[in-house]
Amino acid sequence: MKQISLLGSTGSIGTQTLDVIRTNPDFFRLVALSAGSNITLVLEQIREFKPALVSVMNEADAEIVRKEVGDYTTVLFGEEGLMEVACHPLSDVLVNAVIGSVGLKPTLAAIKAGRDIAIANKETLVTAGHIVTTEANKHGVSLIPVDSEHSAIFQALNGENPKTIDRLIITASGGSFRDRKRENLEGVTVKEALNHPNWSMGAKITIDSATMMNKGLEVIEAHWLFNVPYEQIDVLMHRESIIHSMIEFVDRSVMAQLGTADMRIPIQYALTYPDRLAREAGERLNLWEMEKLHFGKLDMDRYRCMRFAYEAGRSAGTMTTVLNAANEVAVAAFLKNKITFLQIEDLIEESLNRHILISKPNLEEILDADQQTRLFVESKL
Ligand SMILES: NC(=O)C1=CN([C@@H]2O[C@H](COP(=O)(O)OP(=O)(O)OC[C@H]3O[C@@H](n4cnc5c(N)ncnc54)[C@H](OP(=O)(O)O)[C@@H]3O)[C@@H](O)[C@H]2O)C=CC1
Ligand SMILES: CC(=O)[C@@H](O)[C@H](O)COP(=O)(O)O
Ligand SMILES: [Mn+2]
Repeated sequence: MKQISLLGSTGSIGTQTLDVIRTNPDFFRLVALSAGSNITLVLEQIREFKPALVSVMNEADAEIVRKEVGDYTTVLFGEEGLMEVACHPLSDVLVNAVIGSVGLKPTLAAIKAGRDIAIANKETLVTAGHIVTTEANKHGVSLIPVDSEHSAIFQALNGENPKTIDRLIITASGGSFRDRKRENLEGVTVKEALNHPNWSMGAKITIDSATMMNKGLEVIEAHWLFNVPYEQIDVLMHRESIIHSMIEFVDRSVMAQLGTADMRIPIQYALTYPDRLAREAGERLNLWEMEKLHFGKLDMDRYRCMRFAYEAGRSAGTMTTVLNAANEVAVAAFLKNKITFLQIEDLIEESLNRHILISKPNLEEILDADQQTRLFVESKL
């Protein structure tokens, strides 16, 4: 029986993680969870899974939840609550499915407490990948990818010598505006941007897919998870999101992982690795139904966020912290109709251009770069 702590239980990955746990009660047990402000859903989750510890975003909501749940469940809130859930003494593994760099400190706390981490929260790796991976190595903790592309690479790497990787090939759907030219992106709406062609996901990552910042964040995520230089990480346009990613090895053999667009597959694999569990109810991938798979070359002028991400990744240090923080604030502003879709890119570019790089930042310097960038972007709204 694997005991699980879950950050972000009310989100897209969080609810699918609970589905995996629900479907396999003999293998998994939820011991702690955190949510943001969706109190109706978190109360349902507490009634169903009876976790020993719950955390919500603010104190008033914690009070509401406390009144509704039995003595068995302790209810905390805020940053302290996230840290306690991340390190719960009964848990074997943390599923980090929170959105944004708010996931960084709980991740580091879980690593220091010796918990393995199934990581969906890519912003944490983009914000401070060097600190997270160094700490994980130091404490002998595994970072197991949940993101579909990284799970694909992880699966393709199983049993291989990582030194024989020649190139990672990360696939990209192109997002909701992939069939529009740049000049036709002026005035696109939030509703249109949220219409991802293949995946049903949370709002922030769906906008990131539309700008292709998601792919940029994933290139940086892959760099840290697999220790591969940026020169050896390519992005391949692939409309159908059926091939989740590939590795080209030095002998020119290419290993790919395929599957339907169902995140419960990589979530479950992250929890069962190195074993696999049957998913009897899971939809099969019937390639004959697709007839064709499409592939294309990445155009960095069309998708400026891809260029920003590669450049920030190569600059390293605090530059990727700034990339992520600027993107988080700009996307939140777009979702609230405060800026246009194309202004997301402009705000990120401006933030990167004005930033004075710290090459080997400590945690304090990372948190400061993150905060200063947020303040700067907010001042431009
Ligand atoms: N969705 C997907 O298919 C995929 C997602 N990912 C990555 O997984 C992560 C989660 O994405 P996704 O599930 O789509 O996101 P969602 O927006 O659907 O869910 C985010 C979760 O985090 C909680 N949350 C938000 N802000 C805070 C905060 N400040 N403090 C505490 N909790 C907070 C939300 O709570 P509440 O809703 O209660 O307010 C919710 O539980 C992201 O890093 C994303 O890039 C990676 C691959 C695929
Ligand atoms: C499901 C998942 O992992 C997402 O990150 C997804 O890959 C988004 O797809 P695109 O960014 O390729 O549109
Ligand atoms: Mn992905």
